[in-house]
Amino acid sequence: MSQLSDFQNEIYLGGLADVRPDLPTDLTRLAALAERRLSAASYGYLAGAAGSEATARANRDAFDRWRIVPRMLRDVAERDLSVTVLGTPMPAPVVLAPIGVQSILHPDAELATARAAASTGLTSILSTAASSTMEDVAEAGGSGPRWYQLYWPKDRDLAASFLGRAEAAGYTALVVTLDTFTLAWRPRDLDQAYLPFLRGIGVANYFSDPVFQRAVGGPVTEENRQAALLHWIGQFGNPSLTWDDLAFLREHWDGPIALKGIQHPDDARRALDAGMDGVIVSNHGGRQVDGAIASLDALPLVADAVGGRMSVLFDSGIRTGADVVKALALGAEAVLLGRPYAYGLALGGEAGVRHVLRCIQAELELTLALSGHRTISELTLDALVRA
Ligand SMILES: Cc1cc2nc3c(=O)[nH]c(=O)nc-3n(C[C@H](O)[C@H](O)[C@H](O)COP(=O)(O)O)c2cc1C
Ligand SMILES: CC(C)CC(=O)C(=O)O
Repeated sequence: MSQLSDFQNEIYLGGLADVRPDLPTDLTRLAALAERRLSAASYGYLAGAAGSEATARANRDAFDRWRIVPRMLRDVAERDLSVTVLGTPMPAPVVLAPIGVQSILHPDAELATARAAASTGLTSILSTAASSTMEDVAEAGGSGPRWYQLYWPKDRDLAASFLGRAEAAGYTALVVTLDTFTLAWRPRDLDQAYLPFLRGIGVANYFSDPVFQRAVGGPVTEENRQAALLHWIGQFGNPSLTWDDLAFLREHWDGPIALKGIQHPDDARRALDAGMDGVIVSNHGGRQVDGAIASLDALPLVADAVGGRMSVLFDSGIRTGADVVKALALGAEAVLLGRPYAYGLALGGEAGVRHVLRCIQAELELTLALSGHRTISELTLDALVRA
Protein backbone atom coordinates (compact mmCIF):
# COMPACT_ATOMS: atom_id res chain seq x y z
CA MET A 1 0.00 0.00 0.00
CA SER A 2 1.12 3.54 -0.52
CA GLN A 3 2.50 5.16 2.61
CA LEU A 4 3.15 8.51 0.89
CA SER A 5 2.29 11.53 3.02
CA ASP A 6 1.27 14.74 1.24
CA PHE A 7 4.81 16.01 1.72
CA GLN A 8 6.38 12.88 0.30
CA ASN A 9 3.86 12.95 -2.52
CA GLU A 10 5.08 16.44 -3.40
CA ILE A 11 8.75 15.41 -3.18
CA TYR A 12 8.43 12.13 -5.06
CA LEU A 13 5.92 13.06 -7.67
CA GLY A 14 5.65 16.83 -7.87
CA GLY A 15 2.20 16.47 -6.36
CA LEU A 16 1.01 14.58 -9.41
CA ALA A 17 -0.25 11.51 -7.66
CA ASP A 18 -3.37 12.08 -5.64
CA VAL A 19 -2.83 8.55 -4.38
CA ARG A 20 -5.10 6.80 -1.92
CA PRO A 21 -3.26 5.38 1.06
CA ASP A 22 -5.27 2.15 0.96
CA LEU A 23 -4.52 1.36 -2.69
CA PRO A 24 -1.25 0.19 -4.24
CA THR A 25 0.69 2.45 -6.61
CA ASP A 26 1.61 -0.64 -8.64
CA LEU A 27 -1.55 -0.94 -10.73
CA THR A 28 -0.79 -4.55 -11.63
CA ARG A 29 -1.71 -5.39 -8.02
CA LEU A 30 -5.25 -3.99 -8.23
CA ALA A 31 -6.80 -7.08 -9.79
CA ALA A 32 -6.00 -9.32 -6.84
CA LEU A 33 -7.47 -6.79 -4.41
CA ALA A 34 -10.59 -6.34 -6.53
CA GLU A 35 -11.04 -10.10 -6.60
CA ARG A 36 -11.40 -10.06 -2.82
CA ARG A 37 -13.92 -7.22 -2.94
CA LEU A 38 -16.22 -8.31 -5.77
CA SER A 39 -18.53 -11.29 -6.15
CA ALA A 40 -16.98 -14.15 -8.11
CA ALA A 41 -19.35 -13.44 -11.00
CA SER A 42 -18.61 -9.70 -11.23
CA TYR A 43 -14.89 -10.23 -10.89
CA GLY A 44 -14.98 -12.99 -13.50
CA TYR A 45 -16.82 -10.71 -15.92
CA LEU A 46 -14.30 -7.89 -15.44
CA ALA A 47 -11.05 -9.83 -15.35
CA GLY A 48 -12.05 -12.56 -17.78
CA ALA A 49 -11.39 -12.85 -21.48
CA ALA A 50 -12.28 -15.06 -24.42
CA GLY A 51 -11.57 -18.79 -24.54
CA SER A 52 -8.33 -19.92 -22.96
CA GLU A 53 -7.48 -16.22 -22.38
CA ALA A 54 -4.34 -16.68 -24.52
CA THR A 55 -4.85 -13.32 -26.21
CA ALA A 56 -5.29 -11.52 -22.91
CA ARG A 57 -1.94 -12.97 -21.81
CA ALA A 58 -0.35 -12.20 -25.18
CA ASN A 59 -1.43 -8.57 -24.80
CA ARG A 60 0.70 -8.30 -21.68
CA ASP A 61 3.61 -10.43 -22.92
CA ALA A 62 3.98 -8.21 -26.00
CA PHE A 63 5.04 -5.27 -23.84
CA ASP A 64 7.93 -7.33 -22.44
CA ARG A 65 9.34 -7.82 -25.93
CA TRP A 66 10.08 -4.10 -26.20
CA ARG A 67 12.52 -2.26 -23.94
CA ILE A 68 13.02 1.47 -23.48
CA VAL A 69 16.56 2.74 -24.07
CA PRO A 70 17.05 5.75 -21.74
CA ARG A 71 18.98 8.74 -23.10
CA MET A 72 20.92 11.18 -20.88
CA LEU A 73 21.70 14.91 -20.67
CA ARG A 74 18.77 16.10 -22.74
CA ASP A 75 17.35 18.83 -20.44
CA VAL A 76 14.07 17.34 -19.35
CA ALA A 77 13.41 19.94 -16.67
CA GLU A 78 10.27 21.24 -18.39
CA ARG A 79 7.93 18.42 -19.34
CA ASP A 80 4.71 18.62 -21.29
CA LEU A 81 2.54 15.55 -21.64
CA SER A 82 -0.33 17.32 -23.36
CA VAL A 83 -1.68 16.21 -26.72
CA THR A 84 -4.75 16.94 -28.84
CA VAL A 85 -6.49 13.87 -30.21
CA LEU A 86 -9.65 13.86 -32.36
CA GLY A 87 -10.01 17.54 -31.58
CA THR A 88 -9.84 17.08 -27.80
CA PRO A 89 -7.00 18.67 -25.82
CA MET A 90 -5.71 16.25 -23.17
CA PRO A 91 -3.31 16.84 -20.27
CA ALA A 92 -1.80 13.40 -21.01
CA PRO A 93 -2.34 10.86 -23.80
CA VAL A 94 -4.43 8.56 -21.61
CA VAL A 95 -8.15 8.07 -22.22
CA LEU A 96 -10.60 6.02 -20.17
CA ALA A 97 -11.72 3.10 -22.36
CA PRO A 98 -15.45 2.50 -22.69
CA ILE A 99 -16.44 -0.06 -20.07
CA GLY A 100 -20.11 -0.97 -19.88
CA VAL A 101 -22.18 -2.29 -16.97
CA GLN A 102 -20.06 -0.55 -14.31
CA SER A 103 -22.77 -0.93 -11.67
CA ILE A 104 -21.63 -4.54 -11.27
CA LEU A 105 -18.44 -3.01 -9.81
CA HIS A 106 -19.65 -0.11 -7.65
CA PRO A 107 -23.05 1.50 -7.02
CA ASP A 108 -21.82 4.89 -8.29
CA ALA A 109 -20.67 3.19 -11.52
CA GLU A 110 -20.21 5.40 -14.61
CA LEU A 111 -21.18 8.53 -12.64
CA ALA A 112 -18.12 8.03 -10.39
CA THR A 113 -15.90 7.34 -13.37
CA ALA A 114 -17.10 10.50 -15.13
CA ARG A 115 -16.45 12.60 -12.01
CA ALA A 116 -12.98 11.12 -11.52
CA ALA A 117 -12.04 11.66 -15.16
CA ALA A 118 -13.33 15.23 -15.11
CA SER A 119 -11.28 16.01 -12.00
CA THR A 120 -8.10 15.00 -13.85
CA GLY A 121 -9.06 16.59 -17.19
CA LEU A 122 -8.66 13.21 -18.91
CA THR A 123 -11.19 12.18 -21.53
CA SER A 124 -13.66 9.45 -20.70
CA ILE A 125 -15.47 7.32 -23.29
CA LEU A 126 -18.99 6.31 -22.32
CA SER A 127 -20.29 2.92 -23.44
CA THR A 128 -23.70 2.52 -25.05
CA ALA A 129 -24.07 -0.31 -22.52
CA ALA A 130 -23.56 1.97 -19.52
CA SER A 131 -25.57 1.46 -16.34
CA SER A 132 -26.80 5.08 -16.41
CA THR A 133 -28.09 7.16 -19.30
CA MET A 134 -25.62 9.17 -21.36
CA GLU A 135 -27.40 12.36 -20.22
CA ASP A 136 -26.93 11.55 -16.52
CA VAL A 137 -23.28 10.62 -17.03
CA ALA A 138 -22.68 13.84 -18.98
CA GLU A 139 -24.19 15.82 -16.12
CA ALA A 140 -21.95 14.04 -13.59
CA GLY A 141 -18.87 14.75 -15.71
CA GLY A 142 -19.76 18.44 -16.00
CA SER A 143 -17.28 20.24 -18.21
CA GLY A 144 -14.96 17.19 -18.39
CA PRO A 145 -14.18 16.06 -21.94
CA ARG A 146 -16.25 13.09 -23.08
CA TRP A 147 -16.57 10.84 -26.10
CA TYR A 148 -19.40 8.44 -26.88
CA GLN A 149 -18.93 4.78 -27.80
CA LEU A 150 -21.56 3.28 -30.06
CA TYR A 151 -22.66 -0.30 -30.03
CA TRP A 152 -24.40 -0.11 -33.38
CA PRO A 153 -27.88 -1.62 -33.02
CA LYS A 154 -29.79 -3.25 -35.87
CA ASP A 155 -32.49 -0.55 -35.91
CA ARG A 156 -31.04 2.43 -37.78
CA ASP A 157 -33.52 4.82 -36.17
CA LEU A 158 -32.29 3.69 -32.77
CA ALA A 159 -28.66 4.18 -33.83
CA ALA A 160 -29.49 7.66 -35.14
CA SER A 161 -31.31 8.46 -31.92
CA PHE A 162 -28.27 7.41 -29.84
CA LEU A 163 -26.03 9.65 -31.95
CA GLY A 164 -28.39 12.62 -31.68
CA ARG A 165 -28.65 12.22 -27.91
CA ALA A 166 -24.88 11.91 -27.54
CA GLU A 167 -24.25 15.04 -29.55
CA ALA A 168 -26.88 16.96 -27.57
CA ALA A 169 -25.29 15.80 -24.30
CA GLY A 170 -21.88 17.18 -25.25
CA TYR A 171 -19.98 14.07 -26.34
CA THR A 172 -17.53 15.46 -28.88
CA ALA A 173 -16.13 12.38 -30.65
CA LEU A 174 -17.70 9.08 -31.66
CA VAL A 175 -16.01 5.73 -31.05
CA VAL A 176 -17.64 2.87 -32.94
CA THR A 177 -16.79 -0.55 -31.59
CA LEU A 178 -16.67 -3.12 -34.37
CA ASP A 179 -15.31 -6.21 -32.62
CA THR A 180 -18.23 -6.97 -30.31
CA PHE A 181 -21.45 -7.42 -32.27
CA THR A 182 -21.91 -10.40 -29.97
CA LEU A 183 -20.09 -11.48 -26.83
CA ALA A 184 -17.43 -14.10 -27.46
CA TRP A 185 -17.06 -17.52 -25.87
CA ARG A 186 -16.12 -16.45 -22.34
CA PRO A 187 -15.77 -19.49 -20.11
CA ARG A 188 -15.73 -17.60 -16.81
CA ASP A 189 -19.13 -16.08 -17.55
CA LEU A 190 -20.51 -19.24 -19.10
CA ASP A 191 -19.47 -21.29 -16.09
CA GLN A 192 -21.09 -18.81 -13.70
CA ALA A 193 -24.11 -18.42 -16.00
CA TYR A 194 -23.50 -14.68 -15.68
CA LEU A 195 -24.62 -11.98 -18.07
CA PRO A 196 -25.28 -8.55 -16.50
CA PHE A 197 -27.78 -7.59 -19.22
CA LEU A 198 -30.14 -10.41 -18.34
CA ARG A 199 -30.37 -8.77 -14.92
CA GLY A 200 -31.27 -5.47 -16.57
CA ILE A 201 -27.79 -3.94 -16.15
CA GLY A 202 -26.32 -1.98 -19.05
CA VAL A 203 -29.60 -1.25 -20.78
CA ALA A 204 -30.29 2.28 -19.44
CA ASN A 205 -29.54 4.00 -22.75
CA TYR A 206 -31.87 1.65 -24.59
CA PHE A 207 -34.78 1.68 -22.15
CA SER A 208 -34.68 5.50 -21.95
CA ASP A 209 -34.66 5.96 -25.72
CA PRO A 210 -37.86 7.14 -27.46
CA VAL A 211 -37.19 4.96 -30.52
CA PHE A 212 -36.64 1.88 -28.33
CA GLN A 213 -39.74 2.70 -26.30
CA ARG A 214 -41.83 3.02 -29.44
CA ALA A 215 -40.69 -0.43 -30.50
CA VAL A 216 -41.76 -1.99 -27.18
CA GLY A 217 -45.08 -0.15 -27.06
CA GLY A 218 -44.20 2.59 -24.57
CA PRO A 219 -41.99 3.34 -21.58
CA VAL A 220 -40.40 0.27 -19.99
CA THR A 221 -42.30 -0.75 -16.84
CA GLU A 222 -42.44 -3.91 -14.75
CA GLU A 223 -45.13 -5.23 -17.13
CA ASN A 224 -43.16 -5.01 -20.38
CA ARG A 225 -39.65 -5.37 -18.87
CA GLN A 226 -39.18 -8.95 -20.03
CA ALA A 227 -40.32 -8.05 -23.54
CA ALA A 228 -38.00 -5.03 -23.50
CA LEU A 229 -35.05 -7.24 -22.54
CA LEU A 230 -35.88 -9.64 -25.35
CA HIS A 231 -36.08 -6.71 -27.76
CA TRP A 232 -32.71 -5.50 -26.46
CA ILE A 233 -31.15 -8.91 -27.10
CA GLY A 234 -32.40 -8.79 -30.69
CA GLN A 235 -31.15 -5.25 -31.18
CA PHE A 236 -27.79 -5.12 -29.43
CA GLY A 237 -25.39 -6.22 -32.16
CA ASN A 238 -25.44 -6.13 -35.91
CA PRO A 239 -23.25 -8.82 -37.50
CA SER A 240 -24.37 -7.84 -41.02
CA LEU A 241 -22.57 -4.49 -41.07
CA THR A 242 -20.02 -3.84 -43.84
CA TRP A 243 -17.69 -1.02 -44.76
CA ASP A 244 -20.45 0.52 -46.90
CA ASP A 245 -22.51 1.17 -43.77
CA LEU A 246 -20.00 3.69 -42.45
CA ALA A 247 -21.58 6.36 -44.65
CA PHE A 248 -24.55 6.23 -42.25
CA LEU A 249 -22.32 7.39 -39.40
CA ARG A 250 -21.06 10.33 -41.38
CA GLU A 251 -24.63 11.36 -42.14
CA HIS A 252 -25.59 11.32 -38.47
CA TRP A 253 -22.46 12.54 -36.69
CA ASP A 254 -20.72 15.84 -37.37
CA GLY A 255 -17.68 15.40 -35.11
CA PRO A 256 -14.67 13.07 -35.40
CA ILE A 257 -15.26 9.31 -35.68
CA ALA A 258 -12.83 6.54 -34.66
CA LEU A 259 -13.29 2.83 -35.31
CA LYS A 260 -12.39 0.61 -32.34
CA GLY A 261 -11.21 -2.95 -32.76
CA ILE A 262 -8.84 -2.52 -35.71
CA GLN A 263 -5.97 -5.05 -35.88
CA HIS A 264 -5.10 -5.25 -39.58
CA PRO A 265 -3.41 -2.47 -41.58
CA ASP A 266 -5.78 -3.04 -44.51
CA ASP A 267 -8.77 -2.41 -42.24
CA ALA A 268 -7.10 0.82 -41.10
CA ARG A 269 -6.65 1.85 -44.74
CA ARG A 270 -10.31 1.10 -45.40
CA ALA A 271 -11.27 3.26 -42.43
CA LEU A 272 -9.22 6.07 -43.92
CA ASP A 273 -10.85 5.59 -47.34
CA ALA A 274 -14.27 5.68 -45.68
CA GLY A 275 -13.50 9.14 -44.29
CA MET A 276 -13.03 8.08 -40.68
CA ASP A 277 -10.85 10.29 -38.46
CA GLY A 278 -9.17 7.60 -36.45
CA VAL A 279 -8.76 3.96 -35.52
CA ILE A 280 -8.30 2.35 -32.15
CA VAL A 281 -5.96 -0.61 -32.36
CA SER A 282 -7.64 -2.91 -29.87
CA ASN A 283 -8.61 -6.52 -29.37
CA HIS A 284 -11.04 -5.61 -26.61
CA GLY A 285 -8.59 -6.65 -23.93
CA GLY A 286 -8.50 -10.20 -25.33
CA ARG A 287 -12.22 -10.58 -24.65
CA GLN A 288 -13.36 -11.41 -28.19
CA VAL A 289 -11.07 -13.56 -30.38
CA ASP A 290 -9.04 -16.01 -28.34
CA GLY A 291 -5.81 -16.80 -30.17
CA ALA A 292 -5.76 -13.38 -31.81
CA ILE A 293 -2.60 -11.35 -32.27
CA ALA A 294 -1.46 -9.25 -29.30
CA SER A 295 -2.79 -5.75 -29.85
CA LEU A 296 0.68 -4.20 -29.37
CA ASP A 297 2.01 -6.39 -32.19
CA ALA A 298 -0.67 -5.02 -34.49
CA LEU A 299 0.07 -1.39 -33.63
CA PRO A 300 3.25 -0.60 -35.65
CA LEU A 301 1.78 -2.08 -38.82
CA VAL A 302 -1.39 -0.04 -38.50
CA ALA A 303 0.54 3.11 -37.62
CA ASP A 304 2.77 2.57 -40.67
CA ALA A 305 -0.25 2.14 -42.92
CA VAL A 306 -2.20 5.25 -41.85
CA GLY A 307 -0.29 7.18 -39.19
CA GLY A 308 -0.07 10.88 -39.91
CA ARG A 309 -3.20 10.75 -42.05
CA MET A 310 -5.59 9.76 -39.28
CA SER A 311 -5.42 9.36 -35.51
CA VAL A 312 -4.15 6.02 -34.24
CA LEU A 313 -5.05 5.12 -30.67
CA PHE A 314 -4.24 1.92 -28.85
CA ASP A 315 -5.61 -0.32 -26.13
CA SER A 316 -5.42 -3.81 -24.63
CA GLY A 317 -2.87 -4.49 -21.95
CA ILE A 318 -1.84 -1.04 -20.72
CA ARG A 319 -0.99 -1.32 -17.02
CA THR A 320 2.01 0.99 -16.39
CA GLY A 321 3.52 4.29 -17.46
CA ALA A 322 6.21 2.33 -19.31
CA ASP A 323 3.49 0.54 -21.28
CA VAL A 324 2.14 3.91 -22.35
CA VAL A 325 5.61 5.05 -23.44
CA LYS A 326 6.04 1.87 -25.51
CA ALA A 327 2.65 2.19 -27.23
CA LEU A 328 3.29 5.85 -28.06
CA ALA A 329 6.76 5.07 -29.40
CA LEU A 330 5.20 2.36 -31.59
CA GLY A 331 2.89 4.87 -33.22
CA ALA A 332 -0.13 5.57 -30.99
CA GLU A 333 -1.22 9.16 -30.38
CA ALA A 334 -2.90 8.14 -27.15
CA VAL A 335 -3.81 4.99 -25.27
CA LEU A 336 -7.03 3.78 -23.69
CA LEU A 337 -6.85 2.38 -20.21
CA GLY A 338 -9.35 -0.41 -19.51
CA ARG A 339 -9.48 -2.80 -16.58
CA PRO A 340 -7.11 -0.89 -14.23
CA TYR A 341 -9.53 2.00 -13.70
CA ALA A 342 -12.41 -0.46 -13.38
CA TYR A 343 -10.50 -2.19 -10.57
CA GLY A 344 -10.00 1.25 -9.03
CA LEU A 345 -13.76 1.84 -9.27
CA ALA A 346 -14.47 -1.49 -7.60
CA LEU A 347 -12.03 -0.72 -4.79
CA GLY A 348 -12.75 2.93 -4.10
CA GLY A 349 -15.47 4.42 -6.30
CA GLU A 350 -14.64 7.86 -7.68
CA ALA A 351 -11.52 8.20 -5.50
CA GLY A 352 -10.35 4.76 -6.63
CA VAL A 353 -10.62 5.71 -10.29
CA ARG A 354 -8.82 9.00 -9.61
CA HIS A 355 -6.04 7.11 -7.83
CA VAL A 356 -5.48 4.94 -10.89
CA LEU A 357 -5.49 7.90 -13.28
CA ARG A 358 -3.10 9.93 -11.14
CA CYS A 359 -0.72 6.99 -10.72
CA ILE A 360 -0.48 6.19 -14.40
CA GLN A 361 -0.12 9.85 -15.32
CA ALA A 362 2.67 10.34 -12.76
CA GLU A 363 4.43 7.14 -13.78
CA LEU A 364 4.19 8.15 -17.42
CA GLU A 365 5.71 11.55 -16.73
CA LEU A 366 8.59 10.07 -14.71
CA THR A 367 9.31 7.37 -17.29
CA LEU A 368 9.17 9.86 -20.15
CA ALA A 369 11.60 12.25 -18.46
CA LEU A 370 13.95 9.61 -17.09
CA SER A 371 14.26 8.10 -20.55
CA GLY A 372 15.24 11.50 -21.94
CA HIS A 373 12.04 12.98 -23.39
CA ARG A 374 10.25 16.22 -22.66
CA THR A 375 7.18 15.86 -24.81
CA ILE A 376 5.02 13.11 -26.22
CA SER A 377 5.94 14.03 -29.79
CA GLU A 378 9.60 13.30 -29.01
CA LEU A 379 8.74 9.63 -28.49
CA THR A 380 9.56 7.63 -31.60
CA LEU A 381 10.69 4.11 -32.39
CA ASP A 382 14.23 5.30 -31.52
CA ALA A 383 13.20 5.11 -27.86
CA LEU A 384 12.82 1.31 -28.02
CA VAL A 385 14.70 -1.87 -28.85
CA ARG A 386 13.38 -5.39 -29.26
CA ALA A 387 14.17 -7.34 -26.10
C1 LIG B 1 -15.79 -5.32 -18.10
C2 LIG B 1 -15.47 -4.74 -19.44
C3 LIG B 1 -16.49 -4.13 -20.16
C4 LIG B 1 -16.19 -3.54 -21.39
N1 LIG B 1 -17.18 -2.89 -22.05
C5 LIG B 1 -16.91 -2.30 -23.24
C6 LIG B 1 -17.91 -1.56 -23.90
O1 LIG B 1 -19.01 -1.41 -23.42
N2 LIG B 1 -17.58 -1.01 -25.09
C7 LIG B 1 -16.34 -1.16 -25.67
O2 LIG B 1 -16.09 -0.66 -26.75
N3 LIG B 1 -15.37 -1.84 -25.03
C8 LIG B 1 -15.63 -2.40 -23.83
N4 LIG B 1 -14.63 -3.06 -23.18
C9 LIG B 1 -13.28 -3.11 -23.77
C10 LIG B 1 -12.47 -1.89 -23.34
O3 LIG B 1 -12.96 -0.71 -23.92
C11 LIG B 1 -11.00 -2.02 -23.77
O4 LIG B 1 -10.92 -2.27 -25.15
C12 LIG B 1 -10.25 -3.11 -23.02
O5 LIG B 1 -10.66 -3.20 -21.67
C13 LIG B 1 -8.76 -2.77 -23.08
O6 LIG B 1 -7.99 -3.75 -22.51
P1 LIG B 1 -7.41 -3.67 -21.01
O7 LIG B 1 -8.58 -3.95 -20.10
O8 LIG B 1 -6.39 -4.74 -21.02
O9 LIG B 1 -6.83 -2.28 -20.78
C14 LIG B 1 -14.89 -3.63 -21.93
C15 LIG B 1 -13.87 -4.24 -21.19
C16 LIG B 1 -14.15 -4.78 -19.97
C17 LIG B 1 -13.02 -5.38 -19.17
C1 LIG C 1 -21.34 -5.46 -24.19
C2 LIG C 1 -20.53 -4.66 -23.26
C3 LIG C 1 -21.28 -4.09 -22.11
C4 LIG C 1 -19.49 -5.39 -22.63
C5 LIG C 1 -18.27 -5.58 -23.38
O1 LIG C 1 -17.93 -4.94 -24.34
C6 LIG C 1 -17.44 -6.58 -22.81
O2 LIG C 1 -17.87 -7.24 -21.87
O3 LIG C 1 -16.33 -6.76 -23.30
